[in-house]
Amino acid sequence: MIKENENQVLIISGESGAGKTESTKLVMQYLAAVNKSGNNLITEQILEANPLLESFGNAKTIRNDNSSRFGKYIELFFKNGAIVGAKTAEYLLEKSRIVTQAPEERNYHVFYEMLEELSDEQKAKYGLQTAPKYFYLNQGGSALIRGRDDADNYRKLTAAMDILNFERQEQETIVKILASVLHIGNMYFKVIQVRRILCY
Ligand SMILES: Nc1ncnc2c1ncn2[C@@H]1O[C@H](COP(=O)(O)OP(=O)(O)OP(=O)(O)O)[C@@H](O)[C@H]1O
Repeated sequence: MIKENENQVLIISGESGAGKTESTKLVMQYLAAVNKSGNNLITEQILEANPLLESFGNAKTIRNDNSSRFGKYIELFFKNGAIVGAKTAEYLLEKSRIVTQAPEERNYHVFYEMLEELSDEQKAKYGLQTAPKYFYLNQGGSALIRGRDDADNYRKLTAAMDILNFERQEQETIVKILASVLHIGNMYFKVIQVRRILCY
């Protein structure tokens, strides 16, 4: 890129579980590591976008415990060979997973991570319970993933949000929205018959 002064593109493709997500992380880590002359905060922010995207866009499937349920197009911008910024576009997020999951699969990681890490006090504030209590989280019958620490990943998510300059209030709003989704999933509607008697 520096020698030819031309843009370059890397296409990482393969079936689910092939290693695209892990390879992308390695490529990004490599580019950040060799970017000695660049701005450290920018490279840190670029790397920290990853835990954020994974919590909200990855889930356990029968093929991959950390399957990306969306496509990513990442642009890295260089000036004189140093990274000066990045832009990530996501597309085709599997939205149906929010309301339904196949056996042995999970909803997006963020819900389980939040319920594992929030204090009892915070959970009480939003009326939250444990993952198996929620219809949107218990359909797959697989709330825990062996070898995956949901609580620790929630701490990494909030650390990433801090580095990416999410205000405390914005983070709180995100928790409220996630809690609302879980509560909506536990609402049941009953069909009742009403006989109307009209009196004239
Ligand atoms: N370079 C690697 N080193 C070690 N383990 C790896 C590597 N690449 C992949 N794996 C293992 O394979 C699993 C699946 O990899 P990954 O999540 O990157 O697949 P993917 O192609 O992105 O799948 P999906 O399309 O479902 O998102 C990882 O969780 C990890 O266990």
